[in-house]
Amino acid sequence: MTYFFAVHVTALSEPNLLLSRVLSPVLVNRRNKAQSAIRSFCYLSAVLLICSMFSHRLYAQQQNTCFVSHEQLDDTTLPLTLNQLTRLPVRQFINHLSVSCNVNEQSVLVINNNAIRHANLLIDHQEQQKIAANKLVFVLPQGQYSANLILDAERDFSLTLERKTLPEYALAGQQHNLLLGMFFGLCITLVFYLYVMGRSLKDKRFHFYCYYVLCAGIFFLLQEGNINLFFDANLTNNRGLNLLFAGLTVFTGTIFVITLLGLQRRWSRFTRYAVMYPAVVVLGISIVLCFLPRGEWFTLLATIMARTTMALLMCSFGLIAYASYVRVHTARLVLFASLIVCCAMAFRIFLGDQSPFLQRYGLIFSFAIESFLLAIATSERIKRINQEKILAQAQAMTDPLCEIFNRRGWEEAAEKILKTHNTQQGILCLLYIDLDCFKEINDTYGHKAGDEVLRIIAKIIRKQMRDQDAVGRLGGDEFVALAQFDDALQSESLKVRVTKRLKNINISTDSAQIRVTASVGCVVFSDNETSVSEMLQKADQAMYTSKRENQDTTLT
Ligand SMILES: Nc1nc2c(ncn2[C@@H]2O[C@H](COP(=O)(O)OP(=O)(O)OP(=O)(O)O)[C@@H](O)[C@H]2O)c(=O)[nH]1
Repeated sequence: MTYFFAVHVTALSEPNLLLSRVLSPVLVNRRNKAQSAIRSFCYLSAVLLICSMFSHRLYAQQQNTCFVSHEQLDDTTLPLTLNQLTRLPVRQFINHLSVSCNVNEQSVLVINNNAIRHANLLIDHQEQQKIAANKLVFVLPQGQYSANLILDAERDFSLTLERKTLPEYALAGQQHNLLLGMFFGLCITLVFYLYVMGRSLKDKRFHFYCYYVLCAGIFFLLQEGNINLFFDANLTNNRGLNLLFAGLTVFTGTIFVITLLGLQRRWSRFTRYAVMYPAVVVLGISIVLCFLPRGEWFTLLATIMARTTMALLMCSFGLIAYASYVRVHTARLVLFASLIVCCAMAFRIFLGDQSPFLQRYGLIFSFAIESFLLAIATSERIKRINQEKILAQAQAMTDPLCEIFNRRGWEEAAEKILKTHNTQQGILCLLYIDLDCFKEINDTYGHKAGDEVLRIIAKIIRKQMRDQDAVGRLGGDEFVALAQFDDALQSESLKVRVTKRLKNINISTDSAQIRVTASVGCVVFSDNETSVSEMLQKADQAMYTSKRENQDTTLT
């Protein structure tokens, strides 16, 4: 046909040129008109010639194509155009598709769906070998032939077929493996890094993160079929195994988010019934499906699992959104990370045809970004929680009035000093300070003034000691201070200094000038001591002796 078209155009253009030559001397006055007409004819001929060549190419392309049709379903003959997705409805169980090709080069047929249990391609009753790849891939030879594609489908669905040339298929395969290699590399790095951090910080949130990313990574590995390159495809294409890791991903992801944001403590009922229990149900079903043979029960349970997962995801999403609304720390980052994955899922379902690349890799990329953001959220949250813990511990060991150690805090600090003393030797100096007649101060000037006195006395004692010494208030008007020295002279000088400083002090409060005196008991320990409480007892006795001396002096 193309030939006929080309010859016709040439035949049309040549007589016109001839005619122009013959008539030109006779029709001189019409020369210009004729010339322009001839020129137009020439242009037209050239255009038609180009068109004929183009139509020849189009025709050749039509020749170089394959068609697929479903033998059991009418009106399903569809072209298998190179690099274009062809969707064909298939029924549950065995489907016979006929593929007719007239192609001038080898190509591959990629079957892009994992709901196929088995597939065979027969050309002239000879079974074609599958290519070891992450999908079902058959080589379509060069030439004109008809082939039978036999598919065993798990359920009714729309099958996606794609025909590619061998070089294109090889390039796409390498790109795919490189991208997924990068993805798995990122997952493994994050898992190892956070696991090590979790071990050193002894925090289970890091471990839950690792389980989640690990399960999701294995799930994607099975889904994408890269594992088929190393293991038997029948083993790794196992749908039960896929579903088991899907269930594990949902379960570990849910537990991770709940623990990270502390949702079970804030909204315990809703978290338990709407999120935690459904996650356990999903995990349970996935374990059952891993061992259940294919059939009606399998399909029913898989549907229940899918619906429960959907409901669970919606509830979790709502909970995270509410947590970020009430400003739970890092909830916004978790929400943003989840939103990215949700967008990728929506894109895959509704707009997948817009960009085959994003349809293919969007979910994987979004999960990579999500795991990175969640790693940041986890470390940020743990940093905040540790800071709060340190603050709470400090508060539990501090006397709120005097801002020095309380009894518990002082005993802990004293134990540490005692331990150092027992290993390094030296002198321990323990001061036991009790205010004289403090009850009278309270009674005379009021509790507020009494508080002020206690605060100032604590400041004075703290000032006389070094940073490494333990200063505390045991309760009421009793203070203690423990210091470690190299020799006895230093401890003696401390005792003298403190006793002198706490004798007849004039304290000005908001309401009055108060005269305060304290009795100081000092004990020095040079040998190894067994306990802080024994040391305290001795210091207490020394303080009483000092108090009695003070009282006697006052009386005389
Ligand atoms: N303002 C104030 N008073 C306190 C506080 N804790 C205890 N007290 C009072 O301190 C007083 C201590 O009384 P005592 O143990 O008899 O001591 P004292 O009056 O100094 O008698 P001596 O120790 O024998 O000299 C009691 O009246 C307590 O109510 C406090 O935090 N603030």
